[in-house]
Amino acid sequence: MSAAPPDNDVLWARGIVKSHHGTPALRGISIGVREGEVLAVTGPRGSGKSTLLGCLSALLPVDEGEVWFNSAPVHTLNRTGRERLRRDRFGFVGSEPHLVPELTARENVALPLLLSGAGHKAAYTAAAEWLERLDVADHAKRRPAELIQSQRQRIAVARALAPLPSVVFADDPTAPLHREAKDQVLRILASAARSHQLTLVLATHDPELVKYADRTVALLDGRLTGPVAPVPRGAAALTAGR
Ligand SMILES: Nc1ncnc2c1ncn2[C@@H]1O[C@H](COP(=O)(O)OP(=O)(O)OP(=O)(O)O)[C@@H](O)[C@H]1O
Repeated sequence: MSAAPPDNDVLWARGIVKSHHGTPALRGISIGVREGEVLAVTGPRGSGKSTLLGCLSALLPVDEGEVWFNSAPVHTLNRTGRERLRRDRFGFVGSEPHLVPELTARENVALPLLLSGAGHKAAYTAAAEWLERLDVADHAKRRPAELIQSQRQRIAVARALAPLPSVVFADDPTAPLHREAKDQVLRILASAARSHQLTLVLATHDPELVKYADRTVALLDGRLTGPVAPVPRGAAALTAGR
């Protein structure tokens, strides 16, 4: 019989173990993510960051251990339950934008809002506002093929944030961006999360980007290298919206 997760943890995992086709990726991870925080998961390539985000976000079922979201078990959900949770409560940004090629930028951002039942006008108004925040409003009527990679990634960030999910999972979201755009996109992600009380779980192997987080945790070979640590205040204060 397991203990209940703490009330102020929006996500809580205990003893999670996960292998990919027999290759161990997580070897017993226990972690809590607090409501409204920006948590950075760091570690070298292959250390298990993507797998951890996959398990926390209900994309991957765990082999062992428990995952809880808002005090409800995720590890016992079937595939349909996990898909519903992901659709209704989580947002995702990966290292590749994966936009719908036939749709314009604005239509791509409006799409998840329309799918979740928003009216046409409200969805398109929100999409336009998020494109503006991400500095790509001028490209609202363009299709992905007409845009460069960094513009597509900004649109993908707008699409993830527009439905105001409880938790945004960002797995190496700045990989396609150059330094200046990296900083801008992460600043927007972190400040949007804070101003809308969204929780952001950010995987990165770039130590420079940890300054946008409230706390950080490091992985090595599928294990945590230490407890979750607060990011020094001076660094966190660099981010907008605090
Ligand atoms: N689909 C898969 N099939 C087989 N092995 C996998 C798969 N996905 C991940 N792995 C292995 O699991 C381990 C953890 O990988 P994971 O992608 O979670 O690490 P990561 O820290 O996110 O790496 P990166 O920074 O390169 O994205 C690695 O050994 C990797 O090779």
